Amino acid sequence: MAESGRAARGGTRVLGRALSFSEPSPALEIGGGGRTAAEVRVLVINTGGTIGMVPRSEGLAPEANKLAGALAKIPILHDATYAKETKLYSRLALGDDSLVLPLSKENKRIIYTIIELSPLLDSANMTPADWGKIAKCLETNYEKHDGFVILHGTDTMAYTASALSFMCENLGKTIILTGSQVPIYELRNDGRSNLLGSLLIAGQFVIPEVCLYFYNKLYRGNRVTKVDAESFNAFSSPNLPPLANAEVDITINWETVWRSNTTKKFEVHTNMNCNVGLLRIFPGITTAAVKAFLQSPVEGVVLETYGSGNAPNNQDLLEELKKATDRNIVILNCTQCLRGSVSLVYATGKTLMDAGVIPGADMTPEAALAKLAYVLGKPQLSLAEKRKMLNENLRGEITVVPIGTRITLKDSKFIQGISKYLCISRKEELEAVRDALTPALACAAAKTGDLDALKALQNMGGNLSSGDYDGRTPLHVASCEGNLELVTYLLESGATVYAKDRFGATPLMNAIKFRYDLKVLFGKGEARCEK
Ligand SMILES: NC(=O)C[C@H](N)C(=O)O
Repeated sequence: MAESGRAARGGTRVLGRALSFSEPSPALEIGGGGRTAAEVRVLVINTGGTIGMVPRSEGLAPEANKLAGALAKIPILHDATYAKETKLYSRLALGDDSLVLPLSKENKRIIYTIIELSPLLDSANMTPADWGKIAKCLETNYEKHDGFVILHGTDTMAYTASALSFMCENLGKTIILTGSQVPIYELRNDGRSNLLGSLLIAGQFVIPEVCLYFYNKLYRGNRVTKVDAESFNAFSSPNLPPLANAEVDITINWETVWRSNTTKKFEVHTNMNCNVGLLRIFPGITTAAVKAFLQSPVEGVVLETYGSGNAPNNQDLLEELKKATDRNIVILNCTQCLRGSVSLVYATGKTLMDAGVIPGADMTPEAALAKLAYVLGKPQLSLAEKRKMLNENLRGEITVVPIGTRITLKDSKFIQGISKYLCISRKEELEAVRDALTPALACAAAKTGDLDALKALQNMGGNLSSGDYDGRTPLHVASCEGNLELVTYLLESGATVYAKDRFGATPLMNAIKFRYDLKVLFGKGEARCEK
């Protein structure tokens, strides 16, 4: 490493003032097009998995304290010259576990710090207690970083991603799980590109979800399942298209990104109920086997049924399920099919509902199990409240068909007028016009306090979190204006308080600059206002 982190610790002054982790780093260099490049901070939590494994006599196993040193020697993953020339280590009081990427196409410098959990695990050995460790690590480091990457084995990555999606409550930053099929230390491997893609997305885009990045695609974490043990293309998200594609450019599918409508502070819920399980129906399954499975201490079961949620119309078996739900055991119905949803088209599915089984829509079994563990781990809730929560879409884990209130692009008089003038009619072109105009129109509406205009733009599918040419979002503008009604509406619509404009300023910093009372303006999420 060009400038030793250890040697440089302690000297944290730059431009005549001390830097704290929560302040934006100063713009330090001239990037492409003469613009200044901003530094962002990403935390990498290494939990183990093939990505950091080495061959041992008993087979591949994780090796502790090796990753950061190895990555420091890979130029696409560490720019030693930049670190030296900008005195990165002394300036930010970094240790040898921190590295910096070369300048990104988007003109950002992503500085990442690797924390290793101990012991590093093959993900086959992961338990809910390990999910809790990861969640706590995220909570402790939340305010100090712009985004998070979790290195994890692929075998149970879909389970951990699902679990973390529920455990992370009121999430406002990007969390990405990734790993590889071949160790990053091998000549030909998928670890480098998976890590690089994850860092670039976590550092540059606010996608407030627990995601999974693999083989050039970013998925919603609770929608994926591992489908291939040998291909680099190991994951599939059968019921939801990717959130982003990293091709020549990184394209974010903003319409698919989940936005929670809460202004509460980020926190993690680590009390997962472990008395849950997966029971896969198969031809000839005996009532005795089902009865044995449903005995104490089991409190929740994901029943993996056929097709659109069907189980045999075996009266004894249905009776056992009914007896279990009468004993307050919660049973969630998911399909064994890779794609599609549980529905009530067949009598064989309807009888399960009559036995008190909850339809799990198009949830993956991994997501359903994690959701059960999460909901049943909330002792303050009544059984009715838990059942209600299981039916709800908590983190985008199920597909909810919108009930016809949305104005389509073609219904909008404004877009109609423009498209007529420009002679366009294709959906993609209309969307491109909408996406190009939304930031400017929404910022103008935020300036003038026009809530109806903001609502209309949102109804057309416009992304109210998108920034204008300076990266300024409607929330930046409404914060500058101190407009409580608009700020509340935007936050409840999922606008992020962490969006940074070209100058590195967030809406919170704008509100502080204009001396507004943050607790009044940003509601209950006081800790989110600390920045
Ligand atoms: N590719 C992998 O990471 C598989 C490994 N067994 C794990 O899940 O930790």
